[in-house]
Amino acid sequence: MNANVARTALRAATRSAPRRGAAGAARSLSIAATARPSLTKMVSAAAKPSLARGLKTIEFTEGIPEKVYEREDWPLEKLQDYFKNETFAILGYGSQGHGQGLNLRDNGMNVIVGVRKDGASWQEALDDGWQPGKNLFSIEEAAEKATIAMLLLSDAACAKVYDGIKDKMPNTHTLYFSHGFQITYQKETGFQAPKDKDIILCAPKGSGRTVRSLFLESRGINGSIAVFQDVSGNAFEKVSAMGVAVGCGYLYETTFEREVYSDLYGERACLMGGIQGLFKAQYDVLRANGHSPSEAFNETCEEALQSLYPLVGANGMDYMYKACSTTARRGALDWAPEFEKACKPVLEKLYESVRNGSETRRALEFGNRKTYRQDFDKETDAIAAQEMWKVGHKVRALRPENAAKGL
Ligand SMILES: NC(=O)C1=CN([C@@H]2O[C@H](COP(=O)(O)OP(=O)(O)OC[C@H]3O[C@@H](n4cnc5c(N)ncnc54)[C@H](OP(=O)(O)O)[C@@H]3O)[C@@H](O)[C@H]2O)C=CC1
Ligand SMILES: CC[C@](O)(C(C)=O)C(=O)O
Ligand SMILES: [Mg+2]
Ligand SMILES: [Mg+2]
Repeated sequence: MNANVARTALRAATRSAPRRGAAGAARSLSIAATARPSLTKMVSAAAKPSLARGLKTIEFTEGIPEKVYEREDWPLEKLQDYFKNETFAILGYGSQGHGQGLNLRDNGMNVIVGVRKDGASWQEALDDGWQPGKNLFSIEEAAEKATIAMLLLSDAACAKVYDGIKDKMPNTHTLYFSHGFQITYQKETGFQAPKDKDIILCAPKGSGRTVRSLFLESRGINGSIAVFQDVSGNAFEKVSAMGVAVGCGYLYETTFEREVYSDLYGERACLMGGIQGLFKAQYDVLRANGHSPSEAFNETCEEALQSLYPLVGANGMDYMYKACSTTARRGALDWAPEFEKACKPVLEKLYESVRNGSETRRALEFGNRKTYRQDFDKETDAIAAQEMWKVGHKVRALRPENAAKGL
């Protein structure tokens, strides 16, 4: 391919990327399968007849088969029929309660919300249109009505709250989680798993806000699904249907343990903790070497988030590299292994801290403080008060689309 053809192809791919929804994602899966057979070789389809179209075993890396479920297997009518006798009770209305609850409601499911009446979430549920006495209740009242109880409380509060309601759930046949936390770390959380219910997990791989926004764009977030206890014999079918009902596009099979280990690890590293640490270190070195605040911010955060990372998201790291200059590519290729070497020991230490329960004990200790919300606010306010993010606030306001709105 000559350089002009490559550039045209690159531009066409960039233009089409934002329009990809679930159907687009499905297309790209099959395109990838055609182009790179060794990466996404389909080795078999379908264990259960009812999931024959939906379940795929895919080798994302040759020799390691993984199970993936597709939204296409659960068209809305089928989903509504499958769950017609169920009452989904969302217990806790944080980011996930909001995203999953509203998506279930818009998908025509019989869904109610249970939150404590004196808490912040009650008001948020009211703001989202849940109506007291109709589909908004106290946690105890909602639990009593639930056939499928969705434990979307904070991980720190969940075991204690469940302990208080577990004997008053006459209709509940299924406990649903969005995290493997309670079950995997039962010793630390004290969660008492009932023996008579299906225990399933669907963990959207992203913020509840995105669970909602992608659903509204007719797209779908990736979700991890797992079954810890299958009393009914239908737990896998049920959790794959639920994953679709709450707004996921593709569902990747895992276990409770693998979900929680990878989740706690990822959010502390590349997803949240790691980027704040790397951005701040880079910004501070630029400032210490005499660069202006706006230059340091533009070169660290704004360019990453507005220009380069979206290219990685759309088409991969190699694509982003190819979209940058020869000079940038040379340096990035040379320095990437240095960063890998420097970060790896920190990441190994972090994984061990997740595996041995230290991160869990820390989350429980902190999350159970009466003042956890105010304490969090103090720390996140301190990040907002860092020079880098104060500068960011002003730089963002100057983005043409914001400046025009007077933000
Ligand atoms: N945030 C996310 O996007 C993701 C979260 N998850 C998982 O989903 C689950 C829910 O997380 P998330 O939506 O973030 O919610 P949060 O962790 O922010 O928890 C908030 C909810 O817990 C309630 N709560 C806290 N303490 C108590 C208590 N003592 N008694 C009663 N209710 C209490 C709050 O009610 P109140 O307002 O009354 O205090 C609020 O409704 C977790 O397992 C999490 O790990 C999974 C994927 C992504
Ligand atoms: C990355 C953080 C997360 O795991 C998530 C949004 O997926 C969470 O716990 O909020
Ligand atoms: Mg998490
Ligand atoms: Mg997560």
